[in-house]
Amino acid sequence: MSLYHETAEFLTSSSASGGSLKSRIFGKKDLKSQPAQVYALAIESSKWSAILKEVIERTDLLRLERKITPVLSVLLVHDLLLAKRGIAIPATHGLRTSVERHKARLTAEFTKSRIRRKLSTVEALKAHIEAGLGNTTDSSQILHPRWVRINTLKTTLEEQLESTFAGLERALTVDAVRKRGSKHIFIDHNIPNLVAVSSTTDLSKTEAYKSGAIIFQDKASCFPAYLLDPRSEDDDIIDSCAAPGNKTTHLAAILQSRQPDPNGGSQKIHAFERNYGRADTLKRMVSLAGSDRITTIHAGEDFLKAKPEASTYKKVTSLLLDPSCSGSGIVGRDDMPELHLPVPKNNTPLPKDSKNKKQTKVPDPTKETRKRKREDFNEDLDVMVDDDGMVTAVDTVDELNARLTALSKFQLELLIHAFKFPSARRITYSTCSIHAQENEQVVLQALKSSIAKEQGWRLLKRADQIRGLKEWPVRGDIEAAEGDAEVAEACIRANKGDEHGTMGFFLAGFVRDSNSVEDIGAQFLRDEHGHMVRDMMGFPVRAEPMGADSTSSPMDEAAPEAAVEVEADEEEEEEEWGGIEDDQIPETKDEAIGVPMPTKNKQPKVNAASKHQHNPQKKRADLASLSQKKKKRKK
Ligand SMILES: C[S@@+](CC[C@H](N)C(=O)[O-])C[C@H]1O[C@@H](n2cnc3c(N)ncnc32)[C@H](O)[C@@H]1O
Repeated sequence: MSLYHETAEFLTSSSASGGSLKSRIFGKKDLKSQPAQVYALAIESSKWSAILKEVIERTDLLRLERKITPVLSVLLVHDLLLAKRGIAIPATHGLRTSVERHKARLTAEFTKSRIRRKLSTVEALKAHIEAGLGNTTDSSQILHPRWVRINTLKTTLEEQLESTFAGLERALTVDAVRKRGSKHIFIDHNIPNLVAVSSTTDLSKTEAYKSGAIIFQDKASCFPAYLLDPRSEDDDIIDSCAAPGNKTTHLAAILQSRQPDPNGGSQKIHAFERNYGRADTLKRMVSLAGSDRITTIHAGEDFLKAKPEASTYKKVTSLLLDPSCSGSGIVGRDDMPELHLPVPKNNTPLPKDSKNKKQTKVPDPTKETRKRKREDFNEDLDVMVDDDGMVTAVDTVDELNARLTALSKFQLELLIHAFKFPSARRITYSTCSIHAQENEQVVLQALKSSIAKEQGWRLLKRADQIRGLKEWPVRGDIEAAEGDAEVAEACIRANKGDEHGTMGFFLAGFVRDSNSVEDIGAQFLRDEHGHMVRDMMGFPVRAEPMGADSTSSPMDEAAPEAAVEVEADEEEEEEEWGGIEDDQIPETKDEAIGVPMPTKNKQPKVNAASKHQHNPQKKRADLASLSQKKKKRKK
């Protein structure tokens, strides 16, 4: 019996409570069942869940057998109809008998489901499921894309296109990957090193996924680290609410990509996670992604208790705030299989021939306790599952408002606390909520706070945002921004279910007037990636001050032209040396958004496994050595 209950528990608990489904199952120490058995049951039942939902609903099983929860019904009916040995509990066990007594009707409905799909045999139905076509009767249904971030701490986009994604055809729009069974890959235009494939493409068994070279992360969830735009000349960063760690590791990857020396840089990311269980997940994620060196994990520490004036944080120049929120923008748990749960027909009387007359009264689930376990909720209910996995029944607008008020109070407190860090110059605030109360309203209140005014914090305007996000078309809600068009423009939104294929998300950036702290970074020239332009010696090139007639590097010997000269030189020499990849010498718009520029063969199709395994760290070292070579040659 524990097999079914334990599997149900994993399928119904939040992924935020411990990483991917697989890692949560295999990482659980006190599991009574075999982890492999639990994992297989969870995955297989989920694959079949749309069909099982139909079968269970049509047989009215949940109303007839009240002991069985929706998720348990999917697992038990799966094994009854599809497992070689049937339900894996003793024949006399109550759960087994309550399903088996409906075997004839369940089998008949299962056959009807197959026929509705115009499949002549069970084998044909199995093949249909394996092709990822099972969870719908409508094969044209638009799916949420599977967004995959290429973790540049471990690999490159080019390397992944040639290995993990070899054989997928390059798509020009995200639409192409939203079809079941699509064999396309879309390279994102806004976020570098982000791709999308069909959610029916199983990447979880790939080496790249297992080794942390690719990370499943919704496009919108990649916005904050990219907007924060950490640079090598900046100092430390705080990620205030870090687990499971997607944004922490994204920050680390951006930071590392901007270090001139792959092993250099003393910058740190302070990753706070107040929940110990989630902090463990964060540790695993940070280690898998290869960002341990850069990240200091503050496990079990509340960011609100961190003292801004403490010497540990005196070098903190940027903060990423991604606090707990209502989670109303979440499309589906990213690492979870798609699970369709049957809904009991609450209000229909039992059939006259029912043998279970005592069980006819199904309690109104909305009258049950306010907080319930995930497996208890039913799709007819209004429940709010926040992104920490907490489920709250919200039957009325007042209840929803009360929950949102509590969340927004905490979110504002967090933002105000972040404003107090003495060296901070940049802050991002994000939620995966669609509610203005947690988004634009928090931003407006934060801007009105006395600390924001005293410390000179203002919104990062759209015009000043990094290119991919400046170009992102979905902006804040003008009404929610109290009619202030500039505030609405500065805010970034992503809508669940629109043509961009993202989750619902909100993001705003705050910057502090540079006269309030010394803005060293602003004194230097940058390219369109935000990378500092360096001279031949590797020193940053100073930006030309307004009205000044000359520029100088810290060594007073290289003007911006020198940097241009180096780039031109490197291009000439590329063929001869052959060791630099495009991503080290970004020159074109396409490269800036992570599109590899095939130099010889511009095939849209991604194929041919790489002969040459790229090592981004080696490439950076190679680049440094090339600069040295050039320098010597010039002398
Ligand atoms: C929305 S999740 C963060 C997701 C994460 N940024 C990511 O992208 O993977 C919010 C997390 O912040 C943690 N948290 C909430 N309040 C906190 C606080 N005051 N200090 C530290 N962690 C906090 C929660 O436990 C939860 O794990």
